[in-house]
Amino acid sequence: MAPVPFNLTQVPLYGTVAGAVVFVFCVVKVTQSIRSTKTFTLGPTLEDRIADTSTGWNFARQNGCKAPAHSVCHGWFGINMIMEMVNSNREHNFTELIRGWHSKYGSTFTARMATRTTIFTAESKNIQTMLALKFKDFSIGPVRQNALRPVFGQGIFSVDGSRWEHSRALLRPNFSRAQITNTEMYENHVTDLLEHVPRDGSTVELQDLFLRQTLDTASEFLFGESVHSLREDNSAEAALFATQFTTVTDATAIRIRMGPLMMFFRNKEYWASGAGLRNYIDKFVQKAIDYRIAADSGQKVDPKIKELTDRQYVFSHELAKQTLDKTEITDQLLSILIAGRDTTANLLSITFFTLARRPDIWDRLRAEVLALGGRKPSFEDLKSMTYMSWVFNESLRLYPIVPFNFREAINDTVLPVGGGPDGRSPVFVSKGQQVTFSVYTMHRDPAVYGADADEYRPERWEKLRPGWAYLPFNGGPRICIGQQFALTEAGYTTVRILQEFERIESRDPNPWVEDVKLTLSSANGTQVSLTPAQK
Ligand code: HEM
Repeated sequence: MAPVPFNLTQVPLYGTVAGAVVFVFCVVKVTQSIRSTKTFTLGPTLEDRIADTSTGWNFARQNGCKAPAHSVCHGWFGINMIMEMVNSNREHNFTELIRGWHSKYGSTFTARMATRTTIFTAESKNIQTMLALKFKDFSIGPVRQNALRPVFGQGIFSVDGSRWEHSRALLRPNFSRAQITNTEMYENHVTDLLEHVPRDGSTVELQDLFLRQTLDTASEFLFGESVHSLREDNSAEAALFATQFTTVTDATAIRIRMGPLMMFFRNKEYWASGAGLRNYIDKFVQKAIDYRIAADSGQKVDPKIKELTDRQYVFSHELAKQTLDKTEITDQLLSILIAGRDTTANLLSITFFTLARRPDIWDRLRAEVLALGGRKPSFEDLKSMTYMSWVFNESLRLYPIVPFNFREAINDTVLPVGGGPDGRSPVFVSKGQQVTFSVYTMHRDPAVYGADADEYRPERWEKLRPGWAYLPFNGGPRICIGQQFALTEAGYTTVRILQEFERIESRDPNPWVEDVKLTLSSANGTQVSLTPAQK
């Protein structure tokens, strides 16, 4: 078995024992706190505590902090609020539930969530403060770290502080323009995708095809060998990798949602799939390390690998130039895969979901594509396609792939707005407090996007410059490292499909139904029919 951060097979046993201990602890604590708050109030309000000179809240006072206008608690200890979230996820209206809370309680409010009081915000100034201006005051928090760590180890997506700085410095150069703008990298996999699209007008589900395509492209970029999940003749091992990847992604989303109750997570398939993924990657990582050791010491190198790495950029081999730590390379490769695979596929499926219902947008986009005269697009071609960039902007605005996110305060700190009855005063965030931010709500704010904020209208991007009120890729030091990669792959795929097909029709009578796991996607996929272009 590949080396993993710790022995996965032992985790259920430790988990059970630890779970039992924590369960008993929780029952005692909850019982105590229910007894101590017989009337089920929230205790002293933030205003009371700020005004109370004996509590040492000088910091909040000095910064002019005021409590948000609404501090809410649905049911005992906010249990109802947690249940509303769980149910809305099942009922496919999670994004609108949170948006509804914001329209009822304001852009910033606090909410009791079991043992904690969480700040909810959809204010661009607060989000900018957390992600950039006071970056060092916030971490991704233990929930995300613990949810990811068993499979993704110390990869960039699950670490904070100096470990994150190290990961970012290691990975950043690999996403430079030269590495990801070679559009040939995308062509083989788009060709495989096109083979699956029927030419007789029958229905095709594009979302699944996009997921397979982005896995195939990413695996080739990362390991030097594609999983080829779009090909019938792919190896059983590679097919298993694709299935295991989906199992781990979905289970990781559940683990994040369980938060402090994560230790009760029981899913044998998750642990087995996590070990399987690392095992699969192991051979590529070992090859890269062996090759690097041989090359650096002037020994004979594997000619096939030499030919491959001379011809194309292979991430695992580039990482091996910087570290020979097998666990670290595996952690980073898997982390990039989880960050980059579903995200790009979902952008494509959401865009085609919309195009199938909006012939006006399809026609304008296709006119831009046809101006290429049928040639396969270069990176420069893609960059020059203004209307396509507006279409992607609009897809990512209305359906941000990461609709919510959260950070945890490392120190006592302050967010600039959201406090007081008018919401203009700063808000105090205590050390350890979680701040949840809704990019989805912010992206639909009529104050920024106008009265038609809910409408899909690419043309709005002709003049719109929303700054921090538009954050599909996050901002600040942890901004998405793969943004250019994603937009190049999505653009290339879109152009090639529009070159091959002249018309698209929706074959799904339902309106948009969301599915929020780690990312936002369409619950019913993207069912369409495509009419081949006359050549
Ligand atoms: C439409 C496609 C994509 C969207 C919307 C997207 C969005 C995001 C967002 C919102 C974050 C910040 C997460 C956080 O800090 O909490 C992020 C981080 C990240 N993304 Fe993307 N992403 C996309 C595609 C990709 C691709 C294709 C790759 C790689 C091939 C990638 C690699 C990463 C990595 C490594 C991080 C972590 C950066 C760090 O923590 O420093 N992403 N992405």
